Amino acid sequence: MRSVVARAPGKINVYFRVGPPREDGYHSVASLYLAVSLYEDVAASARTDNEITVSLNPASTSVVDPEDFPLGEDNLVVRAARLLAEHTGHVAGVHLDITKRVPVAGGMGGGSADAAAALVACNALWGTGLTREELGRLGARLGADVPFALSGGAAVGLGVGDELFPLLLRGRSDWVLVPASYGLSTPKVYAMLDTLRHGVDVPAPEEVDPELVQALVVGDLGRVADLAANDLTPAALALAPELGPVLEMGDRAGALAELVSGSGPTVAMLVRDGEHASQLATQLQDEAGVDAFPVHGPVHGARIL
Ligand SMILES: C[C@@](CO)(OP(=O)(O)O)[C@H](O)COP(=O)(O)OP(=O)(O)OC[C@H]1O[C@@H](n2ccc(N)nc2=O)[C@H](O)[C@@H]1O
Ligand SMILES: Nc1ncnc2c1ncn2[C@@H]1O[C@H](COP(=O)(O)OP(=O)(O)O)[C@@H](O)[C@H]1O
Repeated sequence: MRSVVARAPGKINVYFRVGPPREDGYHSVASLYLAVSLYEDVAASARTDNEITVSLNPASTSVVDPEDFPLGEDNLVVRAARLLAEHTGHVAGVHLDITKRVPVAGGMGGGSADAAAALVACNALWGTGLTREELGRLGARLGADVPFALSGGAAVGLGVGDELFPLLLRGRSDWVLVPASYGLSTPKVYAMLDTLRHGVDVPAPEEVDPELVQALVVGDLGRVADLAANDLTPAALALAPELGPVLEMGDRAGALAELVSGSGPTVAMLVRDGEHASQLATQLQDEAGVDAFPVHGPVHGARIL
């Protein structure tokens, strides 16, 4: 096999509770992840030398400024390929070409999706034969959200978000995404949350609200809208106050709920169905002049195309 393409989804956090900082700098979380229909593709091609190289496909320019995108050793796809090679003892090079659609530093786990796609693509290209579970354990060493980008679907995430409990949903939910023209750094948003909470005792979260889990499983969108929550919202708003009007815009335009996705700044608006999603996205574009587009979830995790 000379070349293979893997695809992995972005995510939104329908619910996200954050505990106090731990000694390793991470926070314990309780996350309700939903993989949505916005995908990253990673094409892996065999190299005859032992180099691991990366490029950004020109089709990505609508979501990423090539000048701002790291194309060296710190790119998550390079780190993923190197980790797989080291773990398996495989000796061979690979070129990885990324087609990005998920906003960079947008709170939608685009980098994690790239890492997950790179693990799946290299595992197939090199014939290293790791199971999904083994890839998940390796992925957790690259980032807290990488195991979920591998599994996809919907899941409760505990620990730092990497201990997954998959959920089988009976139907899909539809969302309108409003991406921002700027990014927010995940560590800075967590640090801002700690600052805002200074002097306040916060327990480590132990579960996702079971009523919300049940509502999402059966597709009770009204209850999902009532119970959806994200502890990182005040921190994202403190760093990017312009998010406030975007959230209000969704409310005024009739979304069922508006959420900052993860650490932001992408806003996810829950809607009734696919038709409502198209209508709301058009309305936000026409009346407010913002970029807005429909997605739905759950969708599959990282897989070969
Ligand atoms: C906030 C969330 C919600 O799903 O997603 P994004 O908004 O980034 O997409 C995640 O917790 C982000 O996960 P991910 O982006 O994989 O984080 P990592 O690369 O592992 O960590 C980046 C940094 O975020 C902070 N971090 C991350 C996860 C966590 N449970 N506690 C943390 O404090 C740490 O400062 C860490 O150094
Ligand atoms: N393949 C990659 N795709 C996206 N970001 C990457 C990648 N490799 C490294 N990064 C770095 O990770 C940072 C955050 O990544 P991203 O996953 O897009 O955001 P978020 O954590 O908000 O979901 C970016 O600012 C970028 O510098």
